[in-house]
Amino acid sequence: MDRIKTDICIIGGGSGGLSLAAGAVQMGAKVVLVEGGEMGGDCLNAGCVPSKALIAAAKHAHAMTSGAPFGVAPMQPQVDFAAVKDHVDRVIAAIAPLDSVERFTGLGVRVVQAWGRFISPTELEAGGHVITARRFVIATGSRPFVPPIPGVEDVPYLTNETIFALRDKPEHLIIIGGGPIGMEMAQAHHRLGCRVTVIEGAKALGRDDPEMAAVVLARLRAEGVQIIEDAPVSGLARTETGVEVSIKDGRSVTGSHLLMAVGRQVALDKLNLEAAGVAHTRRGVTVGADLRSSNRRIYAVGDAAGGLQFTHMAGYHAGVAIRSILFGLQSKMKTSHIPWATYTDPELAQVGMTEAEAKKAHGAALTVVRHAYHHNDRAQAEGKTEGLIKVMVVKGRPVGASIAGAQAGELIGLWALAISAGLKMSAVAGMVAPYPTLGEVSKRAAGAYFSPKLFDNPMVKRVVGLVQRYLP
Ligand SMILES: Cc1cc2nc3c(=O)[nH]c(=O)nc-3n(C[C@H](O)[C@H](O)[C@H](O)COP(=O)(O)OP(=O)(O)OC[C@H]3O[C@@H](n4cnc5c(N)ncnc54)[C@H](O)[C@@H]3O)c2cc1C
Ligand SMILES: NC(=O)c1ccc[n+]([C@@H]2O[C@H](COP(=O)([O-])OP(=O)(O)OC[C@H]3O[C@@H](n4cnc5c(N)ncnc54)[C@H](O)[C@@H]3O)[C@@H](O)[C@H]2O)c1
Repeated sequence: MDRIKTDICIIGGGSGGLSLAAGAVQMGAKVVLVEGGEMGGDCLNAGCVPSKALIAAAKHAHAMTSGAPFGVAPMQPQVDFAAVKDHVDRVIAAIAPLDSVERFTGLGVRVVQAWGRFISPTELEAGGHVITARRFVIATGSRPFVPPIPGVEDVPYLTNETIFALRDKPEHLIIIGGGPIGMEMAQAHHRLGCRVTVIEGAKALGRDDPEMAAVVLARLRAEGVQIIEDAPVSGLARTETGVEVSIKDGRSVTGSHLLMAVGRQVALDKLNLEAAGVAHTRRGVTVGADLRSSNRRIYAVGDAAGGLQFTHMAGYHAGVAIRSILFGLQSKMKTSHIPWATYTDPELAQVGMTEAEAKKAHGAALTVVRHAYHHNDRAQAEGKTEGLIKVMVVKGRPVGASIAGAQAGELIGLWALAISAGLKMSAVAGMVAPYPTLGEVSKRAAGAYFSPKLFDNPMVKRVVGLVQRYLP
């Protein structure tokens, strides 16, 4: 076994590991990156990228059936499911060079293509090398969680790791789990011509504000996706044509294909963390706000760190860890300004506190302002009038924003900035937004915070009256 000595050894070449590797090597550190699977990790190969590519294809199909209100005769789209998958593969292939071994080697990173395993608190074994590093970073991500439902070992099922490779259109796709994976996949597959049933143990899109989630669920149901809530799955059985899913209350659903979308399991099993003295739980490596583990030389970022599981969170973690690893600076992460979006149509987006969280934290000091999409001229022109924005305000500053509606994932960025920069509502109200854009909903929501103070205020009316009397 040869020995490699380096400044930083990163285990996992997904969103978190690659951001860290690229940043650290370009700032002068010696970096070894250990990746046992595919460069780019989940996001590129089995997550964000293929799912958004599939959603894009589904939007094209949907557009062909929904033009009637615009005077465009609807027609049944002819979906070539295998060609849709070619599109998904092309999108992955277009992005893959950015995450490739060649690119990272070119940047100066030594890439070891093997699974890494700690053999001591300061050494990692990978592909016949023993790597010693001043700092290690665990960026091993997560895998689909498959719950031990009775019968699971006897039925064929798909996960996010296999569904994008499916080239024959499922006749009836049953999805267990109504989280973001479940709902994005449900709408996309339905629009591409599959019958879809979602079986959710609690409430679909249950991590989001229920009022906002309801906007999305109503649309999915109207399009024809069957969503069964409060329905924990109690058993699975193989049938002649597919699978039967039993629900605790005695109901059952039969379909041709089954997708498991019931959450994630962190990928720590190959790492032999005990040898490194790294404490961990089922949720991930135990880290502080500085992302350091119980072994102070070992950090964890991204899904492996056990918090919010998003690509942009992994990238943010990478930045926090780099400040500490490269410059020895105190560096802490927070989550209050991290947005997320679910890319259904309409989209669902959140940053900071939901209304319920803000009420609990701030009580009577909280003001909630709202603006409905149907008051927005662009939304009217586009026929995208479903939805609303809600902003939670304390002492003139936003502490949370929720958006359900067209482009919610794009619109939430403004509120992520406002919260992270500590901007006041007056900054957003004073912004001039181009007309007519959906972005005006943000300005209007901010305006709604001030309108009672301005328009329903007798003092303001008295002052205006007085000034008008004396102005020449
Ligand atoms: C279907 C789906 C859709 C998603 N959509 C979005 C979205 O739209 N937006 C968003 O922000 N997030 C989305 N996510 C979440 C996002 O993909 C993850 O949060 C993100 O990929 C986490 O990045 P990471 O670097 O922590 O881990 P990963 O990207 O999972 O990378 C970890 C890497 O580590 C490697 N590895 C594991 N163990 C070892 C070992 N012992 N040795 C060497 N290598 C190892 C793995 O092979 C993998 O390549 C989605 C996820 C799924 C499943
Ligand atoms: N747009 C995005 O950013 C995006 C998209 C997809 C995934 N992701 C990330 O991936 C993570 C995982 O997504 P997910 O949707 O798999 O997980 P999730 O944990 O968000 O949702 C899983 C759902 O499955 C339900 N469930 C669990 N066991 C069940 C059972 N036995 N029967 C019926 N229902 C059951 C849960 O109640 C829950 O609602 C997300 O939390 C998110 O961080 C992000």
